[in-house]
Amino acid sequence: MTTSLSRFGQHIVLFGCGNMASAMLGRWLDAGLDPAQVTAIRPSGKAVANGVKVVTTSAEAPANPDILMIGVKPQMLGDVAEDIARLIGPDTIVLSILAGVTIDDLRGRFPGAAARMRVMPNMPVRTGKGVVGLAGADGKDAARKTITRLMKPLGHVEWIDEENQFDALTALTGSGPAFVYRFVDAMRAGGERLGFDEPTALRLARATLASAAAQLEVSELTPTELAAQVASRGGMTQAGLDVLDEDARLASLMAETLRAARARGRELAALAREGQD
Ligand SMILES: NC(=O)C1=CN([C@@H]2O[C@H](COP(=O)(O)OP(=O)(O)OC[C@H]3O[C@@H](n4cnc5c(N)ncnc54)[C@H](O)[C@@H]3O)[C@@H](O)[C@H]2O)C=CC1
Ligand SMILES: O=C(O)[C@@H]1CCC=N1
Repeated sequence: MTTSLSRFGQHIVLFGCGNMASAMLGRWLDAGLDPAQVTAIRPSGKAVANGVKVVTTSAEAPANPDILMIGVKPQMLGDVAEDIARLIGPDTIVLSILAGVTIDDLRGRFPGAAARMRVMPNMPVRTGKGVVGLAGADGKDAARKTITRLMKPLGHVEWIDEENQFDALTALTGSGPAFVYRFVDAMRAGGERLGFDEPTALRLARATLASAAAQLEVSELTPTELAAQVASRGGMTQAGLDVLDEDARLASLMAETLRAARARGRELAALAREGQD
């Protein structure tokens, strides 16, 4: 499948265009999407990208767009759902990037749409090397194909058949970059304790993450196997791994971290529903 969007030919309305939606838009435009095909609804009225029309209210946005992507906070959905519903027509595919919010909820609010899907991008999509989880499509192959094509330039795309795994995917891939950044920060702090000044420790920790990520991307080995290659028998790495692995503490910490993030997804879904009559 091509990753160029120069002939995408679908009109997209972005209902809410904050950090996440504008990262997606930035990458779509880099991939050739015609900015004239996009309208962003932003209460601030601030420009988002050259050639992209920005309006401050939904009343100024074109009705019945091919695609309408909701990019507000889950807690806001109840406040904006009626405005969104007014814009939707029978040809509109509704995409929700809202953490937690279920397809059932979307179906209840937007029954008139052609299809409804959950989309879970992560911030690195801006580079074209992000991760995008998808669920839904209401059984419509054409809609599934169109949205897969739109998401491809963002990075790794994965359809999740069981929607009940979507909050788990969100914890792993949507929130995941933040957990990795914390790990790099911890490496930076550890480096400082070993005597490096802060900028040097940060520079080395960042470069190490980037080098490991580059190898993970191309290698067929598992992370366990890659770690074993680094750890020379009886060497320095093994001494460090022994600390991380003791009582599986890193693994337990990560499992707890992901569980907490996933649990918040259910709470967000409930908060989003509360706004509904
Ligand atoms: N930040 C991330 O890494 C990810 C965020 N998400 C989801 O993306 C959504 C947005 O998150 P962020 O971009 O991080 O937050 P954000 O706060 O940057 O974006 C929310 C946007 O909604 C806009 N908004 C509020 N009321 C509005 C209205 N009445 N009409 C139109 N726009 C309105 C705000 O002005 C703001 O630009 C959330 O639902 C979140 O779950 C999903 C994946 C990753
Ligand atoms: O923190 C959040 O709720 C969103 C979902 C994944 C990343 N950011």
